[in-house]
Amino acid sequence: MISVESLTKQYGSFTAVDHVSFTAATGRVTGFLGPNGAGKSTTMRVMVGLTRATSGRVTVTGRDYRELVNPGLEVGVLLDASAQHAGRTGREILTIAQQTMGLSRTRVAETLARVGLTEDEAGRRVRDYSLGMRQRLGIATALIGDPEVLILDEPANGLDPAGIRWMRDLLRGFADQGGTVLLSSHLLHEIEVIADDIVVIGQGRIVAQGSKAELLASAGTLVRTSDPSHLDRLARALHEASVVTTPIDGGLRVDADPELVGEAAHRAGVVLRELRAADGAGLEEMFLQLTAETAREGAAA
Ligand SMILES: Nc1ncnc2c1ncn2[C@@H]1O[C@H](COP(=O)(O)OP(=O)(O)OP(=O)(O)O)[C@@H](O)[C@H]1O
Repeated sequence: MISVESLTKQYGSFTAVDHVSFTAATGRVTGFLGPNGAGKSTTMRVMVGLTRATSGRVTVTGRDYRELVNPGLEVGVLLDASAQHAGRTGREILTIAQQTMGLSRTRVAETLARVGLTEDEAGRRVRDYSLGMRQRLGIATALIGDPEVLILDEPANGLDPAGIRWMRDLLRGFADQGGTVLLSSHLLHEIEVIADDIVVIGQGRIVAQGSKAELLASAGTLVRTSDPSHLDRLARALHEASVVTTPIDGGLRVDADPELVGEAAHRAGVVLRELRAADGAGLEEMFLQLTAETAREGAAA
């Protein structure tokens, strides 16, 4: 488990992380989501002792990361896949990790196989790796010590769709065996397919957190009608029942569950073309709204 308690990080007078609190639970994949510059990397750097907190506390498996004697055996970390030594081969990098952590030599080949890097690829220099291969090598370095916790900053960066599916399966398997996974991304869809729990950060502050199911449920219902005048009638009926609606392309997003919306449509004599729980689209809308103040596009408008 990872526990972040009222973490604040200031750079001079600028507050990059502002009283952030959340936990990443054992057996779950927690997605840490936020727009560029929201404070995700800073929070993760504090977690692994690379940056000092101004105030607040982070514990990983109940302790401060800097207290861990052989941290790689407890926490696997991938913060920047391009920070690996470009002149070394993938196998050399993993061998150094294996020796530093005092692991058996067989772990190198086992871990290479686990992340899908071939013998041939492992013998190439990292400067000749694709971004996706660097990510796999970074994940291998994080996994080699068989840790309980994984902390991964933008691990899907550069992975193709098959690579993203591979990573999802790997992280799912890791969590199902009792591991804790925290991964960051500024891409909603990535987090949506991989995470069980989601923490949303904007401008250094937590703006939403909960299980993916809860957050998706709070995204409401999408409803469309073939006849636009029916949509207006439905919107009026819902407003009279104090239900909030937001116009979307050719329809409405309603802050209520589909059953209630279906009943309201029936009472108002409205024929529906589409009625469903708002999924990713709703979550994306929520994410953009929650982080609008911080988004460059929003700020510029
Ligand atoms: N060493 C530093 N000195 C001053 N400001 C910093 C420093 N490191 C980070 N910041 C600022 O803190 C804020 C948060 O940055 P951070 O890298 O944590 O964001 P992020 O959520 O990881 O963004 P991205 O998705 O773009 O990687 C940014 O405004 C950044 O410019």
